[in-house]
Amino acid sequence: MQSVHIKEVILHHTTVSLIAPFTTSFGTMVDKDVCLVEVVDESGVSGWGETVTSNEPYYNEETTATAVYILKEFLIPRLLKQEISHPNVVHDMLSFVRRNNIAKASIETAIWDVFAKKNDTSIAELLGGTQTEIPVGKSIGIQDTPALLVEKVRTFMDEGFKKIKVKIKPGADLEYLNAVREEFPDIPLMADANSAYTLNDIDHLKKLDALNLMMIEQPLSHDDIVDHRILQQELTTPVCLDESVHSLDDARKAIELGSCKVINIKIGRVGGLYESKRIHDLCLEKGIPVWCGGMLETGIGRAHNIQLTTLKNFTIPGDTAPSAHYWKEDIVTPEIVMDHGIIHVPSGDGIGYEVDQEKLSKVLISSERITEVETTHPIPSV
Ligand SMILES: O=C(O)CCC(=O)C1=CC=C[C@@H](O)[C@@H]1C(=O)O
Ligand SMILES: [Mg+2]
Repeated sequence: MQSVHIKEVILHHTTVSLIAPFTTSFGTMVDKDVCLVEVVDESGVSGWGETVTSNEPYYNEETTATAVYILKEFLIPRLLKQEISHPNVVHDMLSFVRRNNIAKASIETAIWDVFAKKNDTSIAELLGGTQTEIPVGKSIGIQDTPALLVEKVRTFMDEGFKKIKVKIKPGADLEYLNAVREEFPDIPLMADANSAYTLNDIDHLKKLDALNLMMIEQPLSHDDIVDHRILQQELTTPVCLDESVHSLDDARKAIELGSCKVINIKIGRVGGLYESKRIHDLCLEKGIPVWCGGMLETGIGRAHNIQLTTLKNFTIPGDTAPSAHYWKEDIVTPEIVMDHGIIHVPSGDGIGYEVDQEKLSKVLISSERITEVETTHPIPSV
């Protein structure tokens, strides 16, 4: 296969507005700055990635501003003008930088895209993905009342979604979930706590077991694996880890300890597609089902999620709702749509969607073209 030789990287700084506020246990998001990373190969072929951070460091330690800084000062200087034989090598090339996984993923995924396009194939093909239809779930933020949540669930079930994820926090959990269950006793339902609880809440969380949830996502601290083991031993509801799993090693430790029975794989959180596939493959080997979480991405990040979800152990619908559920106008063409709860995997090369320059221009603040290494920091060359 043809290598990638990065001639330049263009950082497209944008600000996008969700069509509705999205509330979790750590805050509410409406607008967010997104840096779209365009990697241009010597041949002129471009690949695209995006920073899936938000403007505040409330999900993990990164923000869009920190991701841009790490990209400009460390990651781009390491990759510019380099011969990249396969996107799989980028993970190790960037390992000299600690964590900062969303920054790393924003350029690693762009390299997967440009490499796939240069070799006339899709990212799904390169990863070994076989699924051609992706069942879709819907993530619903915390609502003002249980009745409002019930109506949101009704709307989305009527649209055909295959899974409903409800954000919860203390004071907005059992009453809300019970209201949903009373109205919809059998729908595939899960809850995401975004680390809103502690082991002091075990007796309260055990009440979730009466609700027949698919899973409870990230109930405890964002960087914990040990306490989740203690909680999982007390619950019949499967624990799903999101924020706690930053790498293949974290996934291995969580599985070995019995800290979870499901893992939410997010390309940004684990540093890219290479690590996502490694975690997927470990979970397949250990009998742990996975699904693809969302980070309120634009169509570029959403397209990468779809490519990843073609892998066989993605057996649970992900948070990959169509573009229209997030943006008045998405920046990819065609927009990502759903057909009776299914997204059909596109047949095109790379991410399978094109970036619409005219739509991009409407959210673009500025673009930075980086053609030379400009950092003052020492950057390893091997
Ligand atoms: O993109 C989607 O639809 C899922 C959004 C979502 O649930 C989340 C986005 C970003 C961080 C978190 O708040 C939350 C999650 O934990 O999955
Ligand atoms: Mg989550």
